[in-house]
Amino acid sequence: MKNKKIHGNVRDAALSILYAVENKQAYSNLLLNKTMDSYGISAKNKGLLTEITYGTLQHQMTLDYYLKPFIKGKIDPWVRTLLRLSLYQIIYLDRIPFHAVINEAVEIAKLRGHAGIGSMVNGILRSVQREGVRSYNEIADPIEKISIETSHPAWMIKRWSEQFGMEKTREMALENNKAPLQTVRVNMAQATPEQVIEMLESEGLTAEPSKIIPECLIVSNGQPVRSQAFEKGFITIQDESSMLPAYALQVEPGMTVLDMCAAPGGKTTHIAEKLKTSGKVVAMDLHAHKVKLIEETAARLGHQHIETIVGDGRESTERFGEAAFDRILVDAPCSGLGVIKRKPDIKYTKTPDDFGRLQTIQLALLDEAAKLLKPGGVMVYSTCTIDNEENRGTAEEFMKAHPEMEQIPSALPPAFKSKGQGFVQVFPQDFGSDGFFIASFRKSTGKDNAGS
Ligand SMILES: C[S@@+](CC[C@H](N)C(=O)[O-])C[C@H]1O[C@@H](n2cnc3c(N)ncnc32)[C@H](O)[C@@H]1O
Repeated sequence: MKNKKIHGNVRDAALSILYAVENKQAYSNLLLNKTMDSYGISAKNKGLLTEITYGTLQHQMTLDYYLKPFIKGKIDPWVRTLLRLSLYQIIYLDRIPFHAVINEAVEIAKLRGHAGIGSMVNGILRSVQREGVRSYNEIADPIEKISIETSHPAWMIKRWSEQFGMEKTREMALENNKAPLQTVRVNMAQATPEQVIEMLESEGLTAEPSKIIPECLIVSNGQPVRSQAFEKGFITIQDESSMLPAYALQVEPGMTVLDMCAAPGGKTTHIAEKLKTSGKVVAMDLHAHKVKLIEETAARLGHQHIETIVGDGRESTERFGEAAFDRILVDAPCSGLGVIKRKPDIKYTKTPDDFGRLQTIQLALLDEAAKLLKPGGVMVYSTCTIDNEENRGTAEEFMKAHPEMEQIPSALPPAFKSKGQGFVQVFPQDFGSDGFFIASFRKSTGKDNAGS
């Protein structure tokens, strides 16, 4: 692909993002804003660029299935990407006329390649226009069919259907292709949800209270990150599921809390809000540049009770000594299959080998946390993934190795309580929030069985 970008052009900008993502040069969510600036995309077209980029990624395998009968021989990967994003607009965005999509694609193909590629793109898209695309209902194998229908790799659909059943898997995969909800957490130390709703609405945004978490608002019609409420430290952008661990920890003022995998600090700052005016949360992360993000957010929100540390959670007893914390959160690095809605690239980059590797890291972090926890203290293990080996499997392995740790029901807001007392697995289709897992444990005081 020639390095000839078309300034201000939404489709060319989408092509350059998708091409970089495919070549593993960057993640789509990080690249999108950068590309909007470097291409000078107008405010009015930013939404369209986001829609085409994410939509094409979300439906990539379905689009390839549709395109396959029309592509004869080998084509350059960037031309395939251009065809995908063109077909995405034709199939999923009914407001863009066929001929406009084809004309744009041909112009880009000529400029980025040459006239021959332009006429090939023209030929393929015109054939699609004439003949229509085949249906995935033709696929006999049920796993393969859901895989193509929802554009998730077959191994992932197979794995989920073995763990959760076919129906739940299809529901989840369809949900993953929807736009994520925008939610914010109100900094209750600074404002009430009602005050924040008023502030956001005065700037033209729409906000409504969540039905599950009192400090959570669901926002639409704008970007809360650009609002006055954000600038003044009254809100944090956070998914609703990610607000659960601070509840499960049962934090009380005056406690000393360790957030072992803390960056960028969404849960650290929530814990700090629950500490109110006394106590401390130690926010640790392996990467210095990420710890900076925690510090920036803590400063914006005006939190005084956060201490940040760059370090490896797996080696932290030496630093703090045993039994140093009342509460510990291990919001572990994970495979992220619960956040596919926000990061569709995850579908194509993860492999089945990732789960075992991540379990090893997670167990090492949990082992260390068990040493650091005071007797009677509570620790929470959470991930934003959907996989039984990684979530439940890790929690069970941990319990086997730690008879001093008792699994306890997670202390979640009432709407969650009805969902059972054991491990908590939130599916993306449950509340429209991220897929998430929580397990809570209490450390024995050594006196628990006294007298028996
Ligand atoms: C799921 S993210 C944490 C999100 C964070 N709790 C929040 O709510 O904003 C996992 C974090 O673990 C960090 N991490 C990975 N390995 C680690 C280790 N051995 N010790 C400490 N942090 C680690 C990563 O850098 C990453 O920031």
